[in-house]
Amino acid sequence: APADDGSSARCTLPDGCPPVNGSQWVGVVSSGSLGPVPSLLLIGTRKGGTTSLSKQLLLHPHVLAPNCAYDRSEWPVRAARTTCVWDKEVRYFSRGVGVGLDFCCLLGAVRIGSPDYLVMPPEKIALMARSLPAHARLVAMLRNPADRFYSAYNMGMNERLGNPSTRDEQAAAAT
Ligand SMILES: Nc1ncnc2c1ncn2[C@@H]1O[C@H](COP(=O)(O)OS(=O)(=O)O)[C@@H](OP(=O)(O)O)[C@H]1O
Repeated sequence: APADDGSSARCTLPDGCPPVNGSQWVGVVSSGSLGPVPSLLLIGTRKGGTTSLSKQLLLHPHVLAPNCAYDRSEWPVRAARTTCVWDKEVRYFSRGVGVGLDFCCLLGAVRIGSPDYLVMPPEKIALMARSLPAHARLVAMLRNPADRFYSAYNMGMNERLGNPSTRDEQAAAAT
């Protein structure tokens, strides 16, 4: 977990973490003395279109996805189910601190997409502020509230009924 003094922004990648090419992406990717740090965070909103934005950002060769290939057998059940479940939603600051998710490994990513960062309590926001470099950029994808709510309602109902909830899942189920 990142130290409270913010020095975590200077940690180096441990073995097994994805390499960082050291390139600049719109001036927000740091390399060199600070070490690679997550500098582009997709923070929201849920059902706001973050998946499509994330996919489009990842088409850029200098944007890397987080590495979520962790052995989580020792993690608390809730954290294992909800933290870094796929490479868009890491949720490190909202749910992953202290569970064994290696912040330094995530530094291999320049992007952490986690819609629930938009609604975190103040202490978690403070931890994120201390841990990230000053040049980090937070991207909040907003959407017409009624459309967003209806989309979230549909997802919730589909989950409750055991139906595929995303268009990707629906397409996979239809094949
Ligand atoms: N550019 C743009 N503008 C507005 N809305 C968009 C956009 N791209 C995707 N979408 C719609 O966003 C819904 C999925 O949002 P998310 O990917 O954020 O969902 S999730 O929170 O990660 O589950 C999903 O909404 P619904 O289809 O209504 O469920 C997508 O169709």
